[in-house]
Amino acid sequence: MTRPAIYLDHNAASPLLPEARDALVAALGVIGNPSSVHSHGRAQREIVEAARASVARLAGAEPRQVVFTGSATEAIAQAIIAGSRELRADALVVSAGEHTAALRAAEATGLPVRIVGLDAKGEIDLDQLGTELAGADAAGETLLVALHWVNNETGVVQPIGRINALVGASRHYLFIDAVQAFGKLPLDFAASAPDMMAVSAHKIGGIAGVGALLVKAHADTVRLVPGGGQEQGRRGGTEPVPAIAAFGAAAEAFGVRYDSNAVEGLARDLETGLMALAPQTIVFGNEASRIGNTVNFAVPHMNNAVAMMGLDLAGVSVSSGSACSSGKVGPSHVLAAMGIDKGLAECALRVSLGWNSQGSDVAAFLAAFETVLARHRSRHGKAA
Ligand SMILES: Cc1ncc(COP(=O)(O)O)c(C=O)c1O
Repeated sequence: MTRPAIYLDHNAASPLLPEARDALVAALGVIGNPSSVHSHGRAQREIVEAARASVARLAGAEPRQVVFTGSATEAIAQAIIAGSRELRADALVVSAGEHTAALRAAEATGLPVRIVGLDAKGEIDLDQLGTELAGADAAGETLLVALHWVNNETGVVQPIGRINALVGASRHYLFIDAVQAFGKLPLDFAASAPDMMAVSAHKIGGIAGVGALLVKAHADTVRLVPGGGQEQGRRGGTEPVPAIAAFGAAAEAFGVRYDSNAVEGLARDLETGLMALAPQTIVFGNEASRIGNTVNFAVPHMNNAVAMMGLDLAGVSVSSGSACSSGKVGPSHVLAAMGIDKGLAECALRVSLGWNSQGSDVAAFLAAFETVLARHRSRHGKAA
């Protein structure tokens, strides 16, 4: 199989950073188990703790607040399933725009799940959140509020300052899915309101199979995987040292490699090019504050599965909806929550750029898209 020439799906997985690859390969040569007290074990432990310090630095956390997990999905499940149990939550509040990792975890708690909507811009409805908090206060209930910082589909940056102020000032608990914000926006876990936060390695140039839950001391009992006392008893299972080493190296290097102004410039060029090719293109979330790397758009009447196939044939990899739902091509729950009609949502394509994206990638995407568009116009005769 030939490798795709143009990769524009960084929100699904970022290409491995060279620094992370080097750290991975070096750690593969170190034998032992980090729990062992002998010198081999200690060498492994040193790698894990150095990586923990690096991840903590990028997250604005203290190293002891970082618990390595098998993925962000697992970290989210730990925060929501174990968190609601250990923190004695009576109900959960999630937004309609959460990643399925959070939505499914919330359902799995068996507790009442209250869903706060998104507005047409893609922002979480904070009035509704305020109403939920006030209602819980009146009923004497404790809530676990689980919200995301940056939406993986639209790139909308949620009003995190206001969320932190609102929930932080209450007696309820706050979990933030910071997977798409990590490395791209300044995180200050230790000094901000969230009780727990989830981040992932493979969105910042590490490898899939490792994530982290950031936890404050009062939530230290939040445990999902019991076992041999690893991660200070907060997550059982021998640590995947090479993957963690790569995570640490990526956390150190991502900020240097990822030039947010340059990436944003490329994304704006891409939007300008799209508008020139198809002036009726709709860019979702563009009235809200957006992370610079994500363009989620639709050309009305041009089905995304067909468009993606055309792009794929040209060697250009983009995503429709959420690529995390393993190959699923279907209407997005995020766009539905924004009130986008199903027909238009089925035309949505997500382009996400990253640390190694270049102007030539944008040009190649636009050239391939022009071909896809021409085929669509010749078949349907729609003024697409
Ligand atoms: C916002 C968000 N949360 C959670 C996840 C899940 O991360 P992981 O693949 O590490 O389980 C993703 C993956 O795309 C994501 O974008």
